[in-house]
Amino acid sequence: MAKTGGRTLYDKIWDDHLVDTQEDGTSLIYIDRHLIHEVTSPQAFEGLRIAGRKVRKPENTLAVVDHNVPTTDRTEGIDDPESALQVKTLADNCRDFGIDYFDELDERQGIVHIIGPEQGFTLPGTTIVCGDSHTSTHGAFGALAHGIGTSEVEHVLATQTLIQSKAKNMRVVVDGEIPPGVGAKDIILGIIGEIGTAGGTGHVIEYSGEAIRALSMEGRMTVCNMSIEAGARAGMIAPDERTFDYLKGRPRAPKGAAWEMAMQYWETLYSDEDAEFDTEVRLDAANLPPLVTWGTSPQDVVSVEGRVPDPNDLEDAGKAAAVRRALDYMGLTPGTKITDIKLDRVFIGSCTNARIEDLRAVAKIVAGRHVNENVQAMIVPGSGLVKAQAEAEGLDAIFKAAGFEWREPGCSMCLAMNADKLAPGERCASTSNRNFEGRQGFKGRTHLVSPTMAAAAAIAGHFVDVREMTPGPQSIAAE
Ligand SMILES: CC(C)[C@H](C(=O)O)[C@@H](O)C(=O)O
Ligand code: SF4
Repeated sequence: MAKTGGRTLYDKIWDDHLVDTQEDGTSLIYIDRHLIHEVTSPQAFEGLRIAGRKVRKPENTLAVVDHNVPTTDRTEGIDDPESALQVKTLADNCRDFGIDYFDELDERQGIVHIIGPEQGFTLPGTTIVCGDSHTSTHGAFGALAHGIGTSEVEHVLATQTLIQSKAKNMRVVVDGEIPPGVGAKDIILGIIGEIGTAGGTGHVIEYSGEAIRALSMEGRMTVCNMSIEAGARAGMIAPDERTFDYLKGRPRAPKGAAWEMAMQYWETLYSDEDAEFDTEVRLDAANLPPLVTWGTSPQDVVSVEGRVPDPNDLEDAGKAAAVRRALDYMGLTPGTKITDIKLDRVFIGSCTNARIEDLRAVAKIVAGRHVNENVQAMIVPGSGLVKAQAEAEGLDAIFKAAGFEWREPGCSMCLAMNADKLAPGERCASTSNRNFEGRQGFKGRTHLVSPTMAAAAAIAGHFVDVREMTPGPQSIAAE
């Protein structure tokens, strides 16, 4: 049942896509856009084949390879037989079922959550799903976007609908002016640090407030990306001029009269003044420092000025034991200053932070400087188009001169599903979104940070407060 009073952005998009609701609330919603990648789609296509079904609307699905692909030169093919098979399977499935597919040599290829917005496939007011938890990224455009499982991928392919129950509404208001050296990544880490990884459970989060409005589309994507780490089903931000400017002229965005019609609808996409949220949280961006995770959960955040926590300070025995275990895994001593933590690796990439704005910010810090001799650092652009743009701006030259590896697009070391991995015990400053045990490689140690914090750490060989770091001596070239 549609609400009679004020409605939230989530309520509006939900109502506009509702096909049917049962008495117990189980609903069928229409899905506008479906993204697929090589990891969660093979069994879905297999299911269709077995049942003798077709894809209901192939033009509403877009496929790309990202998780398995190597980030080294791919022009001669993929050496690893397992990756090669996974990639070939997706290519074959897309050919057989008539789905548009960006292969590993296509300039439009990249991480699924980066290419959707880039192509204008991601649009305000749409429902978007993908067999991938970070589908929440697309919510930055005022879309209702969430991850689904492989059997649901099959259901969406076959019917263009999804069975869902409506989630609760949560509003996260981020006010205040974002200080220099602090960015979207710190905002979302700050939120997760505050509400915890279960804080958003059962909810769709809408991010609002002055600081969110001030963010670029790239920054908004960073925030929405990690909604899933906050436990939420999805995260979203009401579209505004910035959203429309970003989308205008993109290959799959509406054109001409269709654009005008779309705009009329998009301008209605905001939470009404009198809309009620089940849960509300506030954060003041003005007081936010650059953040670093010290443990094995995204909620284990601490200011760069802080220290590794001491489990003995905790009264709750269960919590103390969890901290002890995390510190043991991370190889950290309680009380260590964050800026004294030395790094072996730096990874700048992933669907959280591998867009052009991220790379520009990194270039500013590293231009004319050099990666510390004890650190191996890599930069993996989120897509072929991001890579081309960075190269057109000369950023790759800055990175390479500074000693960074400059790779081909893909998920890379965000998760250990391809050749890019941490060795056991290695410590990494990473711009990705998950720091679970083994996430970046068996016994690998991950500290989640913003792109500029990662860049500064690569140069220094340990964490540094990026607010105290001047732009690189050659940063004019990066302007
Ligand atoms: C492989 C895929 C299913 C997975 C996800 O759903 O998120 C991956 O993208 C991740 O980030 O862990
Ligand atoms: S970059 Fe990381 S988080 Fe994003 S889709 Fe790939 S593996 Fe998942």
